[in-house]
Amino acid sequence: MIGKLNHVAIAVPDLDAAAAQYRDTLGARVNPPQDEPDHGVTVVFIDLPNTKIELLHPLGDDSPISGFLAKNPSGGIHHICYEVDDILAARDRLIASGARVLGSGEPKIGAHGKPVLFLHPKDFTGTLVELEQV
Ligand SMILES: CC[C@@H](C(=O)O)C(=O)SCCNC(=O)CCNC(=O)[C@H](O)C(C)(C)COP(=O)(O)OP(=O)(O)OC[C@H]1O[C@@H](n2cnc3c(N)ncnc32)[C@H](O)[C@@H]1OP(=O)(O)O
Ligand SMILES: [Co+2]
Repeated sequence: MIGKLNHVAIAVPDLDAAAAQYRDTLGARVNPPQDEPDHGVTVVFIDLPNTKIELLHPLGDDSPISGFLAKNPSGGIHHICYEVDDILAARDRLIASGARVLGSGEPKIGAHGKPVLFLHPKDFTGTLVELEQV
């Protein structure tokens, strides 16, 4: 059901510092910051030859990543995103298998303009999983 690894997301306490480290120290291609108010985050995407890194920083008072950063003040890997062809079919199959889909259960439009859903980390070996329909 899952396809390519679309991105690995890293929550960071200082977005500018993290972006500069990927650009200047690691020599990666770093895109400009994007505010995603519907998701409560600001993101910076980093293009790698085989996938992307998504740097995440809280946006607004009710960010879903605030608790994670409080527990991991230096930052850390927050989620992985897999591509799927049909997000509603994937969701329904996952719910039938007992997995918890976060939020309303309806896909939201993600940072790439495509529908996304999140699956509870406790149902996937302690890893928050994002699905993106491509
Ligand atoms: C930009 C758009 C989009 C894209 O296109 O790429 C994005 O990526 S948006 C990214 C941000 N959005 C989300 O993360 C949405 C889904 N997340 C959530 O709904 C919440 O963050 C959460 C996963 C339900 C966690 O909520 P929180 O309030 O922080 O924690 P809880 O106390 O409810 O946590 C329960 C339990 O789970 C552990 N946990 C929390 N976050 C993670 C994580 N990222 N990875 C692994 N484990 C996580 C937390 O530690 C708790 O465990 P215990 O302490 O053992 O109870
Ligand atoms: Co993401």
